[in-house]
Amino acid sequence: MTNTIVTTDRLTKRYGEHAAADEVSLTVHAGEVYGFLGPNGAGKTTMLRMLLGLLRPTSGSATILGHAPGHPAAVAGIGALIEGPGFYPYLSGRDNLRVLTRYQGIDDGSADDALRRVELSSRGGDPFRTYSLGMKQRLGVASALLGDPELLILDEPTNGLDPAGMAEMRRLIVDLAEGGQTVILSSHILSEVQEICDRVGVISNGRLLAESTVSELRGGSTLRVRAEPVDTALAVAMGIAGDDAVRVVDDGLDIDVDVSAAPRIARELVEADVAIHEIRPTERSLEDVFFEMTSDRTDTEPSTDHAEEGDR
Ligand SMILES: Nc1ncnc2c1ncn2[C@@H]1O[C@H](COP(=O)(O)OP(=O)(O)OP(=O)(O)O)[C@@H](O)[C@H]1O
Repeated sequence: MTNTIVTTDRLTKRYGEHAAADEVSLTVHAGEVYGFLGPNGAGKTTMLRMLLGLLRPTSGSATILGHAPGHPAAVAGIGALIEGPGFYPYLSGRDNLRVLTRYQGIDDGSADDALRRVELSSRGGDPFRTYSLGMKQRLGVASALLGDPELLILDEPTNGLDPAGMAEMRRLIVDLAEGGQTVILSSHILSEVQEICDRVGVISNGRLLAESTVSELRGGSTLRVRAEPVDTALAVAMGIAGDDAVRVVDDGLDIDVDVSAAPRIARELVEADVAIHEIRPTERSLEDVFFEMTSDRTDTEPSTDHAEEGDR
């Protein structure tokens, strides 16, 4: 089996002048949880729909499970939860899944397997309408798991869930990934992506701003130094780490160096007669990184809702 599950090459979708996806080139590897991270309207759903073959790109190309999007062999290998799944309210969760297995021509038994994997077996016989939102969403994931697809595509799987439901869904996704499933999910929640994804593609205004592991994205480590006099400390720090690696912050200096440089910095500060109050490593959150990346794009409003238009 190839190690690359999805690649896109300058995949673009335009609506008139507006590019919902703008020359996006990304790669998803087998066995990883890949997070598509971006604010509402960034183009996440558009990208996922193109990967599924539900939306025709304006330009660019994609390969998914070795085929073009929409190719029957690709479709057979993907389970997707991309819009609120349409289930019959009066049918049980199990029977709803059986409707789908028959429609897809797969073994009825996979309905029970899928229920078990999302931990809904004990409520599988209850009508769908009696399910909590979290259970409904889990049944949606179960529907995507039917036939044990190689790749799961989940569009905002925790959207609308309460904190407990969100935590359950995240745990489920991590469990699925540990079981060997490749997962692509979209999210506008940074902490969620940080918690469950191996790699992340940051998308804003249709453009892929970065693609890397969460830790690469957060960058190397930074040392926070509180010392006096600040001027002398600054000169010492710049001498060690370079001018660009040192920033004056509210309560001291931030130095972009490996944590292992701390003893040397401490020694040289003391030799320069600087009084050290504190030296500690700090970590940038994904949130800091994200806002740094998008802050120079004035038309990006993380909380802005976009119109629900057209063929969604
Ligand atoms: N059919 C359409 N016609 C016109 N514009 C569209 C259409 N579908 C999406 N768009 C626009 O493309 C942009 C990207 O939308 P998309 O739904 O992919 O974003 P998203 O990141 O999934 O956001 P959300 O999480 O809010 O769904 C938005 O500006 C949206 O308004």
